[in-house]
Amino acid sequence: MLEQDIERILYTREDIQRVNEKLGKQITADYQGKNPLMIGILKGAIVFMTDLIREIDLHVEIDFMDVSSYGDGTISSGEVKIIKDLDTSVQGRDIIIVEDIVDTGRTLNYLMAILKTRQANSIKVCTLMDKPSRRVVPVHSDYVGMEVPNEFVVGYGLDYAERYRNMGTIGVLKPEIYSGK
Ligand SMILES: O=P(O)(O)OC[C@H]1O[C@H](OP(=O)(O)OP(=O)(O)O)[C@H](O)[C@@H]1O
Ligand code: HPA
Repeated sequence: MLEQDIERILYTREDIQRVNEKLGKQITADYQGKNPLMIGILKGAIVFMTDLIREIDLHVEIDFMDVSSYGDGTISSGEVKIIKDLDTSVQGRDIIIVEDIVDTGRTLNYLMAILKTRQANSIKVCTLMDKPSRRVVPVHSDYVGMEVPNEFVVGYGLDYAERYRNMGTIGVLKPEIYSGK
């Protein structure tokens, strides 16, 4: 039913699973002997994060942050605010920010600025998707699942008007459904 609104599927469930396995192996290798704190950025990253952590063969802890753009929800003003902060102290911790997508870079830039003030031992970023063609603020991601074209994608946690987060694939909406963002 959900996929009836999709014009083109970019990533199948199998594609996504392969990417998660690859990222999980990289993180497992890079954090040997460590106990990273994985910080999922609500809400989009939740589906990716729950699959990713099961591909990591280490003791990891998880926590969540929610940040939101000011404005009317369709046209971003470029300002970001904290909606939900962490429950865990990051002091001395190896933290990995988990994002579903890095688009303009504004969200990640803001998060990095905040987290850098909190004395973590290390801060890295893992994003399922990167859309570098849309970048407004330069940001660096240490682990990138896939680079996506300049199109608005939905599914696997990513929404359009809060819909499609529960679609198992990632795709581009039909133009009659997607009216522009
Ligand atoms: O690089 P940027 O242009 O800042 O965009 C990336 C952010 O936008 C999306 O979140 P959104 O604010 O839509 O919230 P959601 O995850 O709750 O859907 C996505 O999950 C990233 O956090
Ligand atoms: O392509 C996208 N899809 C859904 N949410 C998003 N937030 C930033 N870019 C996107």
